[in-house]
Amino acid sequence: MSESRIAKLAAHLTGFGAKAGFRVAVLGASGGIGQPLSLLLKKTNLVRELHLYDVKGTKGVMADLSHINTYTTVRSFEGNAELAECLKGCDLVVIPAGVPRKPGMTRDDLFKINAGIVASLAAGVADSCPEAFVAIISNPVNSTVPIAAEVLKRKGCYNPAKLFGVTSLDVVRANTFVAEACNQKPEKMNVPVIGGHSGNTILPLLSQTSPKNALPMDQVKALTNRIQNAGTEVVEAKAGTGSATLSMAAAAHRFAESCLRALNGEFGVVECAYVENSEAISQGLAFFALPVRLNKTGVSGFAPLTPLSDYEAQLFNSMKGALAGNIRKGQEFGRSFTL
Ligand SMILES: NC(=O)C1=CN([C@@H]2O[C@H](COP(=O)(O)OP(=O)(O)OC[C@H]3O[C@@H](n4cnc5c(N)ncnc54)[C@H](O)[C@@H]3O)[C@@H](O)[C@H]2O)C=CC1
Ligand SMILES: O=C([O-])CC(=O)C(=O)O
Repeated sequence: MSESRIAKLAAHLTGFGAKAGFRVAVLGASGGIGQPLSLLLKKTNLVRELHLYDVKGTKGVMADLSHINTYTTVRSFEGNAELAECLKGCDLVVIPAGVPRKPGMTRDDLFKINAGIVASLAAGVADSCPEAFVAIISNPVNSTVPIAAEVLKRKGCYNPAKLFGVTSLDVVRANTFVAEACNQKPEKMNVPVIGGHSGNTILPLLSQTSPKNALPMDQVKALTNRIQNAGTEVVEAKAGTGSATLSMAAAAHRFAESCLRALNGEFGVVECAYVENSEAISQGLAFFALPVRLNKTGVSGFAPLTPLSDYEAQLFNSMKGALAGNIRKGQEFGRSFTL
């Protein structure tokens, strides 16, 4: 039995605390997010094998990372011909492949290019590691996740419990901004962020922070607006050279590590993520971000939320049409994409 199989068996038998080693692939590993995310994964105990895939540039990233003295081994893969080998046996696939925004663009403007990229990578996942957890960073997340779902369905291996849109950056930002406003420690703050990942579809629940806050309504509104537009804040500050990369890498690393901790048998892992779920379907939305409980099989349930405040309910009602449209657009593309 291989070393990683033995470690996984140990985790299965002992539950929390067992240290397994997993195989993780980053697709888009040479990019602005891909490189720092790969660095963080190289320094993560639960990652035994790190596979770097991109259309170009992963040999250099691999050579560089492989000199870091950690237990994680790194391999590089370039171009479609090497995708299957990269994905074989992966437990977790993280996808930051695709183009980022420039000032003046919306995330939806990226659909034209990124939809096809995500669809073809999802097809690769279906062919080579259909059981893997798949975490999609590529924008527009509101549509790229439904695209991947449709492709996986057509390939006969869609498991809604294992497909995630990564919305952790919204939580990371909300934690930072709210902690600053409340004079609390940012590492201790937890703000659930639900909905989608663009503009007003991002719905931070400032009425449900932990620790609780006593922010006045005008500050709640200002913070909500800042969280919803924080991506644009970075796009404008970077002035045409891209969007958030370093904070995104940190947020994606947090999400990836939570997935691996869950896969390793740890109990009580909860992260906000954009997933398919029946609660959202009852609201006319097939996909929705909310706090999900993770275990070895993926999403095992949803962490309870208290009812929304009047302000949050009003924001929810005003964005659900736009989110539903983003979802439909992704589903239609995924259904008609040439596999
Ligand atoms: N979910 C979120 O919260 C966030 C999402 N993003 C999104 O992440 C994506 C990537 O952003 P950056 O890393 O800044 O862009 P980047 O342009 O620096 O890197 C993207 C990488 O993807 C690669 N790529 C393109 N087509 C590919 C394919 N078919 N297969 C594999 N790799 C491919 C490129 O060669 C490049 O190395 C963008 O769509 C961006 O909007 C960015 C920040 C936050
Ligand atoms: O704003 C963008 O284009 C990138 C992104 O999704 C974010 O930073 O939240």
